[in-house]
Amino acid sequence: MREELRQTEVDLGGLVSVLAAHLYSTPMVALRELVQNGHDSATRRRLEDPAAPTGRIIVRGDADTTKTGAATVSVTDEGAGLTEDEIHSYLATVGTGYTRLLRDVTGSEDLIGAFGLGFLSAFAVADEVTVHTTSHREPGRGHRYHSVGGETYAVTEAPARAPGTEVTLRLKPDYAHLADTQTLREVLTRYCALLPIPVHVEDDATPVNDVPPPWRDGGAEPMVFAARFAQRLAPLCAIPVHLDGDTEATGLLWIQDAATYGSSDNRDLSVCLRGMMLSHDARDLLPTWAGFIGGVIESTRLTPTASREDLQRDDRYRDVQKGLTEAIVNGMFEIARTQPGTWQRVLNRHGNELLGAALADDRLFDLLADDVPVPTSSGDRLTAGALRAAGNGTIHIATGDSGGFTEMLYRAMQVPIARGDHYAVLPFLRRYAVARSCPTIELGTGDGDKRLFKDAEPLPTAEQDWLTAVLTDDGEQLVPARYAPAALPLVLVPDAEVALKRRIEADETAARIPSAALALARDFTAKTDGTVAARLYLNLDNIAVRRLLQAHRDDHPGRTTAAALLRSIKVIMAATAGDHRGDLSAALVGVGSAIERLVTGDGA
Ligand SMILES: Nc1ncnc2c1ncn2[C@@H]1O[C@H](COP(=O)(O)OP(=O)(O)OP(=O)(O)O)[C@@H](O)[C@H]1O
Repeated sequence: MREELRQTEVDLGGLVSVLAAHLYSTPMVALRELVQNGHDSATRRRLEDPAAPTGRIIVRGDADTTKTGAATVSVTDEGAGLTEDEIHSYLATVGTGYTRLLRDVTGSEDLIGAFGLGFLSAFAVADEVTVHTTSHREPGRGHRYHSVGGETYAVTEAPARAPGTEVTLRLKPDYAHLADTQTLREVLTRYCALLPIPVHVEDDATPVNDVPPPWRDGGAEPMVFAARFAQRLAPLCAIPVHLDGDTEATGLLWIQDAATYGSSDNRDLSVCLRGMMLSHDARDLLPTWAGFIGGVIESTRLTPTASREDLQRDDRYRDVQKGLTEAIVNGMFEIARTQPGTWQRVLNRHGNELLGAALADDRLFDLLADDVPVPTSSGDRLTAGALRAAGNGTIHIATGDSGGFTEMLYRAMQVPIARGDHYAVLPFLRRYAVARSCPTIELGTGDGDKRLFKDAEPLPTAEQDWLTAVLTDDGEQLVPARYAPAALPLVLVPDAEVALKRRIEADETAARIPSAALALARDFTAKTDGTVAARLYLNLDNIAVRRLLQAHRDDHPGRTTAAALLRSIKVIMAATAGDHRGDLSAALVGVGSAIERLVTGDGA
């Protein structure tokens, strides 16, 4: 039986709503497509008539809805225009465009359009589209294309205009904001930054793209261009990109100046193709540690997705990824070498992220190890080397939330302590210690504590038991020790592993931990039985402690009062450090009653 061939029908209305709702991430894309068409048309005109002026593109917004009942945006170009036949064959035929034919014939790399689809995106934001056009081949004739919804259209004769085209969108109410002049300036400054043809908003004398990219002939200074392009976070210094090989990526990256806020991942990369913005959020092309990098690159080798807002994750994409990582690393070396003042600012601004960067890349570790500042109890400006010098050759690191006690100890010792609980600090310092063969003390781990609090000779059991009874609270283990400064009678150090175990258990109950992570976390904390939540290091070099012990040995009647006073001091110190295991009000009352007893003679 013969098959009956039938024409596949296209539900254009459906297609437009798919474009509007699903294909494009932002309605701004419609503007991009129209500006791109204006650019292509100007290129076409110059190909067909080399004597033609460069021309320009003007974008106007009219947010006043009282005149026509809707906000409007228009895009006007001085390009080749369209004859009536061309309107039917190219503008109104989905999937076909003159632009691609022209590129195939001329080989011109300046033409952007390829799919014959972009114009359709106008209907994603507008319910009505009107086009006035005069072809440079028929200067005396004008045509008006008009369509409501895009499914049907009409073409009529209209007064001739200067060669070129004006497309006017009657915006749907949801997209009326596109007509706002300031919005247009902001969006087009980014979208058109690399376009060679001047793009003006309204009657602005200066085009939005008056700062040409530095990598082109006659381009602007890199920092001038970066300052114009980086709208959110100002640039601090620039890194040029010229990737060799297959990727042919060129562009400019910059280190952002602003201290980071919110998330520290401020990677911000735009990718352009033949001058037109393809993706303004291509951050995945930058290494994850580069949260302080902004930039724009262009490459004819990256493949856009259908929406032309993103890139195919193909081999070229991965090559560009690798190339950009190299460019950033080399660029950072270059800045450190040639602009020491700027480099210092980079280190101060992005110290935290750079610690992570140093861990991710060996060369960056070498570059940064001695210069990057580490957050410490004495501020955020000390390098690992300075920490080491201040610690008499040892780097002291707080590993968890051991908090105020630790800090107090270090303040008393006048040793700055690195905040090992901050991003990347602990692994960075561990690695630094190995690379520079220097000892570290990680406070809050049994091992670290042992090195800090020198074991004292064990006390007789009776004394140990008595001190435990009068000084410790639940979960605390009394450890006789000797440490500087001698003026500090006791230090309570929570066990970092137990603290972690508690947090994990709390998170587990609250179902905040995925089960895979939980298994790992359990492995990690398995070695701790959780019975010793904190160690109370009693300083046998301290005069008050020595006298207390003596009082116990002598059966002095004031020993219990003295011990209670010391215990209250411990609880109060712990409470100021955020450790609320002891009973603070009881401790405060305890101080009062101890003094009461001492002065009335009851305690002695
Ligand atoms: N402003 C304009 N001036 C002259 N011709 C135009 C203009 N806008 C569109 N055209 C014609 O209509 C065709 C279709 O445009 P459309 O935007 O749909 O696709 P395209 O630009 O060819 O490709 P792409 O989908 O990749 O943008 C173009 O190829 C061009 O021939």
